[in-house]
Amino acid sequence: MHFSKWQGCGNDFVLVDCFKENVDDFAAFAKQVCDRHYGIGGDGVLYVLPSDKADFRMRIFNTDGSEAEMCGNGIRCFARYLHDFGLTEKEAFTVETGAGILVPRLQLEAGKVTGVRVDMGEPVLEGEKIPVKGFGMDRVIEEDITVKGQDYKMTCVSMGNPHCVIFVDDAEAFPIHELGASFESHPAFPRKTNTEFVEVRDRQHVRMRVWERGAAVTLACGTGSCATGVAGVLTGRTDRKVEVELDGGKLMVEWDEATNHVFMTGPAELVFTGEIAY
Ligand SMILES: N[C@@H](CCC[C@H](N)C(=O)O)C(=O)O
Repeated sequence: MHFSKWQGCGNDFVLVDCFKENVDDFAAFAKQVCDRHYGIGGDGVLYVLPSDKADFRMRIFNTDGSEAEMCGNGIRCFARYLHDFGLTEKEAFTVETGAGILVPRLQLEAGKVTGVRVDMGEPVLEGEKIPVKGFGMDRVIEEDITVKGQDYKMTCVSMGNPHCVIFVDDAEAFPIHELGASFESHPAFPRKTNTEFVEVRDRQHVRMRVWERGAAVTLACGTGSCATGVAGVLTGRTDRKVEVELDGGKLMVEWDEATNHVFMTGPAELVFTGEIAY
């Protein structure tokens, strides 16, 4: 089987083009190939699929084999794959995802992709829809959560997938490896959660580290950066346009007041192509 390996801010993915390749079990394949010792290595697998609603369909599976509704760094890599490997000549196209139909736009210089800006749609803020238990259709802004005996204030946002944003004084020092899994599987989150630990540097800059549902600590999370941008506005900490500094790079996030849509801009790079026995 032919595959390509991509990264966006160090969040890395194996991409399989299902127009050309056949995978029997998407979940089992993701678990197998994401393994960094026995597989190709990656934070997830992106499957390129046909769609009857949009130009293409993207499905994303985490390293543990769970399927996520959406992946922000993944959709930029997906978009660049479509362009670089000749599946589309369009600069902007529609992609069906578990978070609805989203629109990536390639940033081109002399025919080469320098970045991708994605219309990530509207954030979902109603507790029941994120989902977070106990808030009905109310927003979950600076609400209490206790994890391993310690109290935190959480702000929850869905970008199609669930996010819990915790503002901290020092993101570098936060014990993410010790506590991340306890946030992920906290009973407040019926579908588990991604958790972002965010230090506000100023109104236009934040430092974010992430524990991802189904993948543990990763170097970056695109949907998590968008959720952070929204949480920054909801809590009055940041402006609507913010640079998010991640372990693996930087993303620009803008929550547009007129449309209520979130826009994310950042890199997408091919790491290598290869073949695997399957
Ligand atoms: N890294 C991604 C998010 C991938 C899915 C996530 N782990 C989940 O289960 O929701 C991103 O860049 O958004």
